[in-house]
Amino acid sequence: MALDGKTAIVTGAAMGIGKAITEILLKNGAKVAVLDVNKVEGENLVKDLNKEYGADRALFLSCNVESDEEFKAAFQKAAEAFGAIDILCNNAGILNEEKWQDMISINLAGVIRGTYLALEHMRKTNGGGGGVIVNIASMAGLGPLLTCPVYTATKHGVIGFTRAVAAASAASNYGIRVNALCPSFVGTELFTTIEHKLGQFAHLKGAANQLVEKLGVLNTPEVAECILELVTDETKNGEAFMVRTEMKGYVPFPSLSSTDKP
Ligand SMILES: NC(=O)C1=CN([C@@H]2O[C@H](COP(=O)(O)OP(=O)(O)OC[C@H]3O[C@@H](n4cnc5c(N)ncnc54)[C@H](O)[C@@H]3O)[C@@H](O)[C@H]2O)C=CC1
Ligand SMILES: CCCCC/C=C\C=C\C(=O)C/C=C\C/C=C\CCCC(=O)O
Repeated sequence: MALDGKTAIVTGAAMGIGKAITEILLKNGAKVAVLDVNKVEGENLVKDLNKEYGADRALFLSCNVESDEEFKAAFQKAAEAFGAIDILCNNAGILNEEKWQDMISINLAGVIRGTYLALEHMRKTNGGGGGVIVNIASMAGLGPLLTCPVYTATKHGVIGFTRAVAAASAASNYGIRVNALCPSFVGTELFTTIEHKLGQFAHLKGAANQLVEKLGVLNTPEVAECILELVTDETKNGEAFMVRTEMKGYVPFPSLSSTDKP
C-alpha cells in the first residue's frame, strides 16, 4: 500500500511515539487524524504540522480511547473530513502499575475498541476499501518486565489479539491487515516519568535498570520508521515486529495446529 493520498488515524498522537508516527505518515503523503486526551498538546501539534505539511493534512480530535462514544465520534469525524479511513495506529498507552485497571482499559481494551471500529469502517464486506491496522505493543508483549506485571499482561494481550484478529480478518475477506510493533525502551515521557508509577514490585527496579543499560533507549523516529514497512508491505499480516537499538525483525511464534483453523 503506497501512502500518498491515504488517510490515517493515530491514537495518543499528541506526544511521544504517536507524534513521531504522525510525522512520518505525513512526510510520506498521508493525511492524519491526531487523537488524544491532551487537547492543548494535540491542538498545538496540529497547528505546527499543518504549517509544515500543508493546510488540512492533519486534524486534531479530542478522544479518550477508554470511551466508546468519543472513539466512535472521532472515527465519524475523521471519515467525514478525509472521505475514508485507510490506516489505524492504536498507539495510546500508559505505564502505571499503581493504576493497573486503567492500564487494562487503555492499553488493551482501547486497542480492541479501536480495532473493532476500524473493521466496521474499513472492511470490504461492509462497503469499505480495506486497509491496515498497526497496534503498538512492546517488547513487554514478548517477555516479562518484572517491575510491571500488568503492563506486561496488557502488551501480551495486544499481541494475542493482533494475531487472532489478523487471521480472522483474512479468513473473512475483510481486506484489512493487522500487525503489532514491539519496541524496547523509548525515550518518551512514559519512560522518563516511570519512577513513581511502579507498584508493589518497585523494589526490583535495579534489575529493570540493568535491562535498560543492556538494551539501550531508542528515539521516537527510529520507532516510527518501522511503521512504514508494516503499513506498506501487503504480505505482512498478524506479524509482531520487534525493534531494539541493536537489531530489528519479525518475531517467530510456535506453529500450533489449532491456529491453522478458524
Ligand atoms: N516509551 C517506551 O519505552 C515504550 C512505549 N511503548 C508503547 O508506545 C505507546 C506510546 O507510548 P509513549 O509515546 O512512550 O508514551 P507518552 O506518554 O510519551 O505518550 C502517550 C500519548 O498517549 C496519550 N494518551 C494517554 N492515555 C490516553 C487515552 N486514554 N486516550 C487517548 N490518548 C491517551 C497521552 O496524552 C500522550 O499524548 C504506548 O502504547 C506504550 O505502551 C512501547 C514500548 C516502549
Ligand atoms: C525501572 C525501569 C523500568 C522502565 C520501564 C519504562 C518503560 C518501559 C516500556 C516498555 O514498553 C518496555 C520495553 C521494553 C522491555 C520489556 C521487556 C523485556 C523482556 C525481556 C525478556 O525477553 O525477558
